[in-house]
Amino acid sequence: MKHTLEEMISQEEINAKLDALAAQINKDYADVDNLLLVGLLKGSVVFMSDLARRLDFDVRMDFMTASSYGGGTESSGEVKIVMDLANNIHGRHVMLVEDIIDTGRTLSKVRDMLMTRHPESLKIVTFLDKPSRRVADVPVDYIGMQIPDEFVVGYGLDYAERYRQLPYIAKVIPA
Ligand SMILES: O=P(O)(O)OC[C@H]1O[C@H](OP(=O)(O)OP(=O)(O)O)[C@H](O)[C@@H]1O
Ligand SMILES: Nc1nc2[nH]cnc2c(=O)[nH]1
Repeated sequence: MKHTLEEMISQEEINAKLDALAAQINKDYADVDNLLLVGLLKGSVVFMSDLARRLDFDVRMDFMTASSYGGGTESSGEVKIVMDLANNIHGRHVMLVEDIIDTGRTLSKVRDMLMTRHPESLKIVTFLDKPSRRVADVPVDYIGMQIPDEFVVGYGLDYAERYRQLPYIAKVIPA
């Protein structure tokens, strides 16, 4: 589809939100040892690396892949776990890291699955949240920014695998 991009969230705004999120997490986890950050590939990679470097305690990292978007802008509704974690999370403090929560289906499914493994704690952080699109209820502990119902790219988010590397977040405008 022919389209153009329009900047929605600048690099400076992203950095300010990251600082605020990290400050809150540093405070809340001051007494917690051994946090495991679990990134949902691929979108969360950029956010997770920026967030982790703002944390003032040691973290471990792991990744999983859950897929529901067929390469365009509409979710298929069905969430598949394509790649599972390398770590056993039983008894661990876990933080699920997402780039965006839209319908909530991905995180809801992943969260339910991880809870059956009995982590010591499980929290969720997302950089972007589109609350108006929510279908599945999922408790989100930390949110960088809420955005309206627009399809966005950049800062890890793709449109048919493009634009993940953009340092800012942009709206996709059909031409
Ligand atoms: O709340 P939902 O409606 O479930 O949508 C959010 C999910 O969609 C995107 O992932 P996608 O499946 O596009 O994979 P990607 O991370 O590789 O881009 C995004 O990274 C979230 O994981
Ligand atoms: N790239 C991208 N992926 C999404 N998955 C759910 N919502 C979005 C969005 O706005 N942009």
